[in-house]
Amino acid sequence: MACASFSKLNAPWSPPIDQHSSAKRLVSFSSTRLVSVPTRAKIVGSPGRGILASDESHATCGKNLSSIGLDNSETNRQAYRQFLLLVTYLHDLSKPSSQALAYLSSYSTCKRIGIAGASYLCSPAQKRNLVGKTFCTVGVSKYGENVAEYQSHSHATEDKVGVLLLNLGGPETLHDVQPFLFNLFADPDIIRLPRLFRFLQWPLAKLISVLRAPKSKEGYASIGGGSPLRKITNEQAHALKMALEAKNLPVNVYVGMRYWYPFTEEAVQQIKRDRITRLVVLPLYPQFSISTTGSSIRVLERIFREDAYLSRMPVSIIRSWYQREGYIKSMADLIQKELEKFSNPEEVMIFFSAHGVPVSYVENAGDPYKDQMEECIYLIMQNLKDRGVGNDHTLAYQSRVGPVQWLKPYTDEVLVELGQKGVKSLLAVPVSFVSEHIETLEEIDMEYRELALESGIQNWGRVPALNCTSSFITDLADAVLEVLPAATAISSSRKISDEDDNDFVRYAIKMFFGSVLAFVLLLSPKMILVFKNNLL
Ligand SMILES: C=CC1=C(C)c2cc3[nH]c(cc4nc(cc5[nH]c(cc1n2)c(C)c5CCC(=O)O)C(CCC(=O)O)=C4C)c(C)c3C=C
Ligand SMILES: [Fe+2]
Repeated sequence: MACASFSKLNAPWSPPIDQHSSAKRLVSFSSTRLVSVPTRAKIVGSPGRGILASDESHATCGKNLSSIGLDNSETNRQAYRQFLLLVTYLHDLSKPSSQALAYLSSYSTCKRIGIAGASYLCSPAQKRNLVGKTFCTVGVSKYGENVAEYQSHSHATEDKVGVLLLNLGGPETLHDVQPFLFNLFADPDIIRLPRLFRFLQWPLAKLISVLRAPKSKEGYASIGGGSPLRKITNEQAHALKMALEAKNLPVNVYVGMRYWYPFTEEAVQQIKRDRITRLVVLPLYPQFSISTTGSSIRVLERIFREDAYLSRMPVSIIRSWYQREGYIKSMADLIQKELEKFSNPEEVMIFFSAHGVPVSYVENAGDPYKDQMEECIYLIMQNLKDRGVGNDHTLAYQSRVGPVQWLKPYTDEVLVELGQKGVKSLLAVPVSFVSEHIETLEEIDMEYRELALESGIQNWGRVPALNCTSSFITDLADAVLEVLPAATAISSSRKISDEDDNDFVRYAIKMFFGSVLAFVLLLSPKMILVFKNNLL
């Protein structure tokens, strides 16, 4: 491998160029209201955890560097350590390096440097304290541990504030299923092809979506013929608007879905039409994954950079919020309430089931999803323990698709094992979603319940998704209030994406060769068998 120099990556990480007056020179950061100091201290002090990776050994640095294609040279190690100290979104101080790697891999790999730097990077004026809170020293408003109300500041009168909720989207009718699946599989953050094979993305998406559609349709048919995600997300948007207005902040709340209506692009056009002047982006995924929040943010960055009005708009992006006390408490409340429905609550196994991602996301691309999921479960269980609820618990991953390895253990396998081991009562907790959808209503409530009962588990319960639970919505409102003052423009004249298909000739060539290949693949009985075995 040619010697890659980390310094090549340094330029976009420099503190953002001041676009505005110094009073407005703010940088945004992820959700800042973290767990309490004692809880944080417990986490960083527990075995295998730590405060910063800036003191990582050469070997660990080398492993991390090589995962993003860089050599383990002294210069690269130094630059990497400096980088760890600079990136604001490393609010998970127990695993900073994996988050940094995710950041690097998903946004500024050697091939595609240049991100919404201004939105993610620290200015020299920022300092981080040891409980993982990033303070902005050039702010226009102050916010403490428990912000309850919007603090009026110099911008308040001119500002028209928007909140953009990001979600995945789901087919509303059975007719929508195949095109929805096409959109999903056409996303390079869902099927990550090597650059050389990117021209296959669309034909492959077509092939997989056609083959997968019958199975997906069955699932959607069993939950009433479509996904409830749009309706629930709209309700959450309305509830959030009310909660923010109650806290003295009038806002417009928008919903932008990644793979179905209302698409993110539509929401952004509406934001522009409404002349919003300050925006908070809030993905409805508590934990960050390249495949969910990462993918949606990538779309947003592209749209914003290409538009003069949007590229100047101050934006704050909340990249993950799984550690927020309000969210953790809301989850613990729901669990405690469901446990009480069992005749023997203390004997119930709490079974967290999270949506999986392919292992390569975590191991090669540095997706922080698994680390964040584990910390999230730890925090929920800590919260329950503090209330005297000390049940056994376990975490497994569901919803795998395709022939590659996904995060383990798999939900279906663990359920069978638990049944065989004699577990009699089990409470399933969907943990990566905040709304009911096909994976809770069909996969957990039908498939996994049946499997569990067949495996010897006698008492089955399931914690509902948070949906519009008021403590949860209030916490989201607080998250918005906290990051709002730090909004800053996603402005860059840089052409961001090497995947932009602006060039018609390139596009036509890609489509031609892609279609020929897809045709050949479709005619190959062996390929059909491989796909069928893994998708149907
Ligand atoms: C944290 C949440 C999610 C992660 C991570 C995620 C990754 C991921 N998903 C697929 C493939 C499919 N996902 C599908 C639907 C779907 N997935 C999520 C959430 C996460 N996905 C949601 C909220 C939904 C929508 C559900 C609805 O009600 O409509 C589907 C379609 C359903 C099906 O056929 O099973 C597929 C396929 C991959 C490949 C992936 C990571 C790479
Ligand atoms: Fe999914």
